[in-house]
Amino acid sequence: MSELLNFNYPPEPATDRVTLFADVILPLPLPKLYTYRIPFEMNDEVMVGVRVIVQFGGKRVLSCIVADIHENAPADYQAKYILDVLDDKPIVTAPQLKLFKWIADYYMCTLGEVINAALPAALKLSSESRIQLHPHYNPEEDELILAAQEEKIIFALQNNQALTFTEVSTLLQGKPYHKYIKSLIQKEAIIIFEQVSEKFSPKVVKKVRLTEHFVQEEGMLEELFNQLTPQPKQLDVLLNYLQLVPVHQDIHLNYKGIEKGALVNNPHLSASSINTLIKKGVLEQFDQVVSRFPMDKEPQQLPMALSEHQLQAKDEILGLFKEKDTVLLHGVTGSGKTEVYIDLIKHALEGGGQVLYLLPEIALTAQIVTRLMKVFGDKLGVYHSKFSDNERAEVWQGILAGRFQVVVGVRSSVFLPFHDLSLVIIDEEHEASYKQYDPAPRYNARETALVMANLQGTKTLLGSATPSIESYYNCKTGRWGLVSMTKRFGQAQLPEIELINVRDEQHRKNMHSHFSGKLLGAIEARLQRNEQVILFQNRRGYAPFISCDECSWIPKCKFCAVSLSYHKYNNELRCHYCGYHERMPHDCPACGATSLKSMGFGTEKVEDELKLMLPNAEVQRMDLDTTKKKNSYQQIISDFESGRTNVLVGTQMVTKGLDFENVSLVGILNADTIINFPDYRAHERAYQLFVQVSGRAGRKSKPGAVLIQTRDPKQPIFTKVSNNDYQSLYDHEIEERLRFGYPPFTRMIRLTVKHNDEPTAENAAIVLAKDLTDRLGKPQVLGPEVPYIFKIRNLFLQEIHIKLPRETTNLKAAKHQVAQAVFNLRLLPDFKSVRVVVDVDPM
Ligand SMILES: Nc1ncnc2c1ncn2[C@@H]1O[C@H](COP(=O)(O)OP(=O)(O)OP(=O)(O)O)[C@@H](O)[C@H]1O
Ligand SMILES: [Zn+2]
Repeated sequence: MSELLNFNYPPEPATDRVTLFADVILPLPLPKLYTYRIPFEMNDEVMVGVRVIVQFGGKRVLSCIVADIHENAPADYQAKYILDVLDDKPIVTAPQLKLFKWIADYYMCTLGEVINAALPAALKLSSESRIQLHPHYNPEEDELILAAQEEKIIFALQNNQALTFTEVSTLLQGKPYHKYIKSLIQKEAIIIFEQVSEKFSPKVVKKVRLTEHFVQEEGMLEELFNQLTPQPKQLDVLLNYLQLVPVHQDIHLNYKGIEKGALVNNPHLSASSINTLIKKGVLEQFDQVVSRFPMDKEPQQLPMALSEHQLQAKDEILGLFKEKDTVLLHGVTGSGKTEVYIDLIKHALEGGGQVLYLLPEIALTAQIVTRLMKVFGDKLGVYHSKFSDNERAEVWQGILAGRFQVVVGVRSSVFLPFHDLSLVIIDEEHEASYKQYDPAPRYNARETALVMANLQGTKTLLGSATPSIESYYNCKTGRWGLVSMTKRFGQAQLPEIELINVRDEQHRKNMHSHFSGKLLGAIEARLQRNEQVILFQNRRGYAPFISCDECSWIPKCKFCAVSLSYHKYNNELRCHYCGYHERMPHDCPACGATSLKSMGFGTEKVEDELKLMLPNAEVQRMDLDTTKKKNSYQQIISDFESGRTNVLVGTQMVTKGLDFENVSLVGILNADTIINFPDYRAHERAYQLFVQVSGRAGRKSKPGAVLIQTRDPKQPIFTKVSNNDYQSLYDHEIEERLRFGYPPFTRMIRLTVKHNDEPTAENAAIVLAKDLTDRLGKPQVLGPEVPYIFKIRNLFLQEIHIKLPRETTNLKAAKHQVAQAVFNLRLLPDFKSVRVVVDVDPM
């Protein structure tokens, strides 16, 4: 692309033209926007939302987004010129810019961080440092004293226009090269520049067609046949082409040609004859840019006819939309919420505009996309992180161009360039995975989507079988509308839930490793009836830790305060926080005994043991470790759908939204770790998880059963789960939240102070907490506290929680105080290198 050597841009200003400035968002965590001057001849090209290239700092060249255009020169610095404009139309829309600003303000991060997260990598530009000869330096004439290595570089530059640093390194056979580059710059023999290159590459296919005159001119084709008769292999190619592209029926067909691969991959044709025909000019080869997504895909079927309950729910939703912007659909698992969404999407599209359908997890997209694709064909776009950069850029561009009208996506699809939304659907709205933990922006896609809908004046429908306490509260207070579906679709019933007391079973010697006899028997019975089973365990890997039987040694991560998990398939110990891994030792490094034992169990062990206990069952596992490849989710799900596998073992990935008609048993192997989690949301989470995973059983004609293994069956949560009693969960939780001052009655901000020196982290946290208390008042600030996992990636952690009463706090002012306190902390000499992570509405 453009090589930008001349940074001293200013063309002489023509007096009668307006001097314009552009505020740009650089893809860097900078607190402010930077202002650049627009060269006159670019006045018409620079628009809000286009990408421009600017020089930033020393010699860095970056692409950035224009956020504003005005006539005010910056007061405290001389504005540099914009170097180039990359787009002829905005790639970021005006409503998007508004939303990005809201995200930056609300989640207390910079616009640069938002842009960085928002733009698919393929729409960002990369710049790579290169060197070239100084324009005023002539190696033939100017006499400079150069070291041998410097001469080598200059010689290479005389033959090549420019060299990357990597190339210089190769040239000097890997020796350190920076000092030579520095010295050559000082001697004014070379300059550094940045080459900016665009990464998005359209997908191109090689095609062939008959050269025009064989088709256009009378008799040419017959003559060609005669000519080729002595070369039967070439004649075969021609005949094959004509079979695929019957130009004798319609000469216009030739123009489109066919993919070259269609001929080359035909085993009956000779590849060299194809190439000979191209060389002779009989066939013509050309490139065509194609979409990475199927085009011309007509909808295959009409949406399903809604049942009476579904129709009623739909009418209620549309009725409530007349008064309210937001409605929550609370429908039990399997009540057919998805079909209601599909109907509403159709309805929304008829009025024009775009629809966003948010899902919390990629695992869920596979099934939903299939369902939606049938109804909406190629109007449907899909957006998630298992897509390549180029595919994501294509979805982005496709939305701008109006090609995709319905987009199904996970969290990051709230960043897409919608400009004409007519409906937003947030499925499984209670899911914590809508929240991004790291890095900034630490946003919640549910809240962000609600704000987006609001900015575009459109309606939002949230749906869940187990709504979040906050959302249900919004309905109770009348802010949102509420619609309920209490029955499963058709004849299906909610499953029977039974608790298994693991303590008792152990007593009776009725536990086979981690399986109770009852659970094993139930699985076997299902397999005999050719039905399917889902088993849920909340940990991946083989075992959460190992321990020496003799000396009780437990291997820990070198960088984090956690034990290493054992993964059997590659015989590794692995940290689930930082990724550190090492080989599983043969004997105990502490005492030398050969008695290392795995403790606890994860999904890998469940899968392993089940295969031993039930050798005839086909068992598959779905967790982070088995879904790394692009299509692995789809593969696992379709294997299970088709009945190739009988048992699906998994982490929370198997718990939500999935729809398998043949599953009649769900087993929860260890309910206790989920309930006893130290967090004010633990109860709510446990309820949601148990009800959701149970909800996978008995969704169609087969009655479903759920077996929950626990050491403490008296926990009140189990009664609520068994009775599907959301109301009593809500009543209990909302009272606790009110009593202890948790959301929705307060808003929370969590500050995590990080440093590699433990006392420094502790002292910084004390100083910060004191300053925050002075600014916000004592009851608002909790901590500092050492979190449960006190060290991650070699950084010691301290947490401060801020609780801001929802009704009385001026949120903006409070956040400003928090930002000031963090800023001031870093000014103190002792705490310069302390990191403070601010998380608004932590989950
Ligand atoms: N109108 C309909 N006609 C035929 N089948 C339907 C209809 N509505 C729903 N179903 C079927 O009922 C099953 C459950 O529906 P769906 O998956 O939409 O439930 P859901 O409410 O989204 O459940 P969950 O909360 O568990 O995700 C699906 O297999 C679906 O195909
Ligand atoms: Zn670690």
